Amino acid sequence: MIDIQHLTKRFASHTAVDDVSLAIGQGETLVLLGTSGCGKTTTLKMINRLIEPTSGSISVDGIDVVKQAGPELRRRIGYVIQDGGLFPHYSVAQAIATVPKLLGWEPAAIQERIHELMAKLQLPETILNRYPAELSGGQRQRVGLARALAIKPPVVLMDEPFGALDPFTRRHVRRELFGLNELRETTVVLVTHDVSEAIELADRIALMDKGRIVQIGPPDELLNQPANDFVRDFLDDQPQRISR
Ligand SMILES: Nc1ncnc2c1ncn2[C@@H]1O[C@H](COP(=O)(O)OP(=O)(O)OP(=O)(O)O)[C@@H](O)[C@H]1O
Repeated sequence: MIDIQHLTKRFASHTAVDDVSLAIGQGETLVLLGTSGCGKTTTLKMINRLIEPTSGSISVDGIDVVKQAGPELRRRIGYVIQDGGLFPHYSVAQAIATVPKLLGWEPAAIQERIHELMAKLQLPETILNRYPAELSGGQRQRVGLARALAIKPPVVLMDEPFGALDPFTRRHVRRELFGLNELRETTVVLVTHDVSEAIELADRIALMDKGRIVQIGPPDELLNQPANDFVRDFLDDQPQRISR
């Protein structure tokens, strides 16, 4: 579904993404995991052309992304960021309707899809006319996802989608969302630095360090057969008391 070949991004003399190659299958959830600054977000943003690569290639569904206009590509690829990424002056209903409207859907079809998504994401219809500032963090997150899923895109990119939530709400919202049939059929690339989130959600984890993929595989493989000490230490995030 997504094929990344020798992808490199340099910002001046700094190499943020360094010769990354990976293939992501249809319906797969691939988690890009790693410390702050290791190049996860830069990799993600090159898939929907918010950032242009220095070299290398990315194809989505067999088509090179550089052969597609950025705005058109971004309409077809869902994108969810921390705290939902909602426009403050768009109501919930307007936010979810944005891309279907751009694609010329009939108003009745848009309304039907809005109601369907509200039900699926367990959002009360009473918030349809509210603005993001009038929602809870968990609701904003779900509305952000509803907006990203509105046209049933084959691919959804998520950048720390639960990062703004407290640990309890975070677990709850992510279990709810990833339990949706709709998301199961979608190819998801998710960026996080949260090890338990990666283990819980990923079909495969790509653990990154300094712009490179250190190990890629199913969570069990990284846990049981870490390629090196970095992988072992990174995944060993059990809380430990500091002795004094
Ligand atoms: N526009 C930019 N100009 C210069 N350097 C940049 C730019 N964007 C990112 N970088 C640098 O590239 C590196 C990778 O950044 P990136 O945002 O991809 O990391 P990340 O793994 O997503 O980190 P985080 O989890 O903190 O978001 C960092 O060192 C960052 O400072």
